[in-house]
Amino acid sequence: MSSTHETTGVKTETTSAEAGTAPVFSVEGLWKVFGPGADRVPEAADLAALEPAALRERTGCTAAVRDVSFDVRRGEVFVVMGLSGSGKSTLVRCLTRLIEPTAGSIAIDGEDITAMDKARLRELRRHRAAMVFQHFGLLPHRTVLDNVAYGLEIQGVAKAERRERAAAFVAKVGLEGLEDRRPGQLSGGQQQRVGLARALAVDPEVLLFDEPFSALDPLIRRDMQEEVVRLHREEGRTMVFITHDLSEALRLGDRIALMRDGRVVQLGTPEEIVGSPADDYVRDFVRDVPREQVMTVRTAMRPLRDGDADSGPAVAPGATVSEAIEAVARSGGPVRVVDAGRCVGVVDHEGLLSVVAGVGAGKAAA
Ligand SMILES: Nc1ncnc2c1ncn2[C@@H]1O[C@H](COP(=O)(O)OP(=O)(O)OP(=O)(O)O)[C@@H](O)[C@H]1O
Repeated sequence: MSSTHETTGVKTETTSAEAGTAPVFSVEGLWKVFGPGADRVPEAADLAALEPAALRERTGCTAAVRDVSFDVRRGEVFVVMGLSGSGKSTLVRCLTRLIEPTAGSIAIDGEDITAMDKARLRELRRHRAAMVFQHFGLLPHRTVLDNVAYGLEIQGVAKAERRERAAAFVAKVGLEGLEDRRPGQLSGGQQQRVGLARALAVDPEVLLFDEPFSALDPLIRRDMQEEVVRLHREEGRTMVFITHDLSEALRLGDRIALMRDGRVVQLGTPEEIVGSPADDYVRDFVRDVPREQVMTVRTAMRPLRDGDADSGPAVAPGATVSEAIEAVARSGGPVRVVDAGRCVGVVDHEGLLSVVAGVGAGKAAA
């Protein structure tokens, strides 16, 4: 455990996206409508406003993605979360036009994706935005090493170089020694690692994950989540991650887009979604989340007052409430909040309890 003068909880600071850089993906007014005469739905205000069941009844169409706008920032893990059928897969497939959007604009690094020709799209999917699927799509007759090298082979990288690069990524995902096995001789978790190594080997600007871990058992799933967090920390690669699992979203996401019936009902950090749900639907969704593990000291702290200690134990603003509870319990009194060597506030029993109880969260920091 840390000494009393050490600042705890700096880890959350390192995963946040770089501020101020241009977004990787920019999505504006995106629609995907399936069914007859789909094109007319986004254009006709009366149809666009219909709820899913009414739209289906009137037109036979399903609006899987309805007027969605967001940016994916460079270096962030952007999670798309929602229940089954909410439109997650359709939305993410539209990003590289694996599914053709019905309306709206999508750009990568400012380049209009809707205007790309076939060759440019192929290049986008191979080099810039690689997808890791739930069913890993491994080639059964190839070895682990050759599966990982496959993406490089498609890119036309020479054999010796691609084997060397593939071996490095096999090691990176913890599969050293298994290079010569075939997918059938691996567990589900190991196969998923091969899929991950294959996507990483082509060094894409963005990794898109479509529910990659939902077929894995809970312990292996947890392992893979940690693997993603580790890779993200090491490489800072931009990731878009689809999941229907709230705890997975909270664990991985820098920001989460929560979808319902094709719309994004809230887009925010895990702390914003849990601490300030946008509506009753979101509130209900996050009701059972252990708040102390998601909310941070930033929400729980109060300003400095006369008489507060100017030395002693400290926590970082990004430390979880759970970490701060431990620090306050150990010290027996309020603990300073220190950011870059400067004391920015204090956390005490009252502020921490308010956040855990879900009353007055945010007020304490005002
Ligand atoms: N090709 C298609 N034709 C018609 N409707 C479709 C098609 N693909 C998806 N849909 C519908 O669009 C909606 C969104 O589907 P989508 O697969 O994007 O949801 P999801 O959130 O990814 O669900 P899941 O978690 O079950 O994969 C659903 O109502 C689905 O039935």
